[in-house]
Amino acid sequence: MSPSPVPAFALRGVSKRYEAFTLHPLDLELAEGQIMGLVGVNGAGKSTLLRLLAGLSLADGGQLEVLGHRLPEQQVQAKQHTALASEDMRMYGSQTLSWHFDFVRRMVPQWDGAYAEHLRRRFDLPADQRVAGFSHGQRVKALLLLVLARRTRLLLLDEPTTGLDPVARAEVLDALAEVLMDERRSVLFSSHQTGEVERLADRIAFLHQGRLLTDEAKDSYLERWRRIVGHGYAPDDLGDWPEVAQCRRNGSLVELRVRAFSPGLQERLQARGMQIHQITPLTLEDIFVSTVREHSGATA
Ligand SMILES: Nc1ncnc2c1ncn2[C@@H]1O[C@H](COP(=O)(O)OP(=O)(O)OP(=O)(O)O)[C@@H](O)[C@H]1O
Repeated sequence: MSPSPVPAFALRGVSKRYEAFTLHPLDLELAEGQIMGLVGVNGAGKSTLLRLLAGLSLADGGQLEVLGHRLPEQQVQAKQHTALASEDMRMYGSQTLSWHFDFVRRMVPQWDGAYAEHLRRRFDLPADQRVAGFSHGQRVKALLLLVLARRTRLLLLDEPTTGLDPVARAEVLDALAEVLMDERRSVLFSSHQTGEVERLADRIAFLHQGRLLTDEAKDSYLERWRRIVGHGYAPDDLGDWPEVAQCRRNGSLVELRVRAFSPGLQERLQARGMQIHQITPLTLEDIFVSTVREHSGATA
């Protein structure tokens, strides 16, 4: 029997408490080679989770393993194969990008200089200009480059395209898509760009107010959500049906957003007098907004 594969990371009951925020005990696992998109509104706890996985902060409870290494006990081994890119990271402003290449190369044995140079040209970054003079977008791309060229097995990316113009964003996403074709590379990335998550991720993790609401394969997650539009009589208790996330009525018109569509649900609605005109899929953006509204108690 072959040994069971080691997950990129595995969290069991991991929690973190700050003065005004709690990351509630959560279980989360990512198989090697998979890409997980982490979504949630501002302050949901995404960066907190990424920092725990990067070994930059300590969990208050639970067990955390990265590439089979327990944190914090085996963090040296875990950090060898893990890289975090986040806006908080700093470069040495008085030094150039070439200097940074050299600096990281001396510390990181698996640094891929040829790939770093390839990305530098692709991202159109100057090699010999002091990085203090970089624009925001140049800085974001440079930080990402310095992380990607380390060729680590686990990549943790905290909003990797924030503040980039559409052209720069496309370049970065193409570079990421290229990296992600490597089947042993695992990635957890947070983003407010739900379109990016929809395009790149294999799995979706949804954090809200420090709680994990969803951890599911992207395809099945998108598949089970639907918008149903119809008219006529619709049951008064629709809001209580577990499949229904949102229900809006406008005269005789009824619009539902359902989180667990099935032909059986359609039949039940029709049996209760609703004439259905349209059943369409929802984008991740639609699902995100519906879920946040539902959990924030909003009605619209
Ligand atoms: N070191 C810290 N000390 C105290 N509170 C903190 C610390 N780090 C994070 N927090 C709090 O934890 C909460 C979650 O922050 P976090 O940065 O994880 O959210 P996020 O989902 O990444 O948000 P955003 O999308 O805005 O980046 C916030 O209320 C933040 O103020």
